[in-house]
Amino acid sequence: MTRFSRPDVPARGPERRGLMFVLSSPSGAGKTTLSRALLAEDGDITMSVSATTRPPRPGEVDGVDYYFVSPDQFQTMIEGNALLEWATVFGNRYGTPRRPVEDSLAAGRDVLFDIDWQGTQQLQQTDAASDLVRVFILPPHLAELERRLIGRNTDHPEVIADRMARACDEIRHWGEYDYVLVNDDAETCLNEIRAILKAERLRRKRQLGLANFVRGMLGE
Ligand SMILES: Nc1ncnc2c1ncn2[C@@H]1O[C@H](COP(=O)(O)OP(=O)(O)OP(=O)(O)O)[C@@H](O)[C@H]1O
Ligand SMILES: Nc1nc2c(ncn2[C@@H]2O[C@H](COP(=O)(O)O)[C@@H](O)[C@H]2O)c(=O)[nH]1
Repeated sequence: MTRFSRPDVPARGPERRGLMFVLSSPSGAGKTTLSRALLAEDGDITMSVSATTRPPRPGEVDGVDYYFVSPDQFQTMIEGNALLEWATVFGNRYGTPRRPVEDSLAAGRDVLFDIDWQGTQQLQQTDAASDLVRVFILPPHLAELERRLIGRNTDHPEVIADRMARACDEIRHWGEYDYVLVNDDAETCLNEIRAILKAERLRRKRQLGLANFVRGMLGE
């Protein structure tokens, strides 16, 4: 046996701190589509289910896609400090329930957010800012964004017109994000998201037991 073959290194690597993985984009660029694909294949990340005063779209399920609440219920959540962040988007209120996120992070699980730039700015102001990874998704061009909103077939023409009218203002926040991706081909974009997530999980600051792991390896 050489000094390098001693069984003093644990088989598993050290524990990791959970991260908050944010996807933002103008409406229709593909956040929901990409999120669903990521969640379906990655058991280490869980979706933050937002509360909203927006009415459900056909097929949306309460507690899965959103918690659909009344304006009064939303106000009670704000006043009870039950939301980690919240914002008014397209005339409706949206917010992130605090408790599930804090519980997941404490348990070392990653959390995926589909929120706008206002919410992302608020997360940046919290104590958990160092756990935040911000990704902005761009459409290949505005005509394609409109085509996707129409093709989704979930919103009235006036709602689509409103979302298109606000798309440029949202896109102007791209510089506040750590990563900016163009969602032209969805599989390519998903691959880029996988790569970001993998690298961010490996950051030294997130590997909580690294110092002990190395000390053990060196017999110190
Ligand atoms: N890369 C892509 N190529 C073509 N179509 C796409 C692509 N990504 C998403 N789509 C389609 O575009 C439409 C809008 O996508 P999605 O609902 O995921 O957008 P979103 O960013 O979550 O929108 P919102 O902010 O309104 O929730 C959907 O019909 C989806 O299938
Ligand atoms: N700040 C927050 N923004 C949110 C939250 N949940 C969703 N959103 C954003 O709202 C728009 C519209 O969503 P839609 O489902 O009505 O199309 C979109 O940009 C979402 O990212 C939230 O909790 N906080």
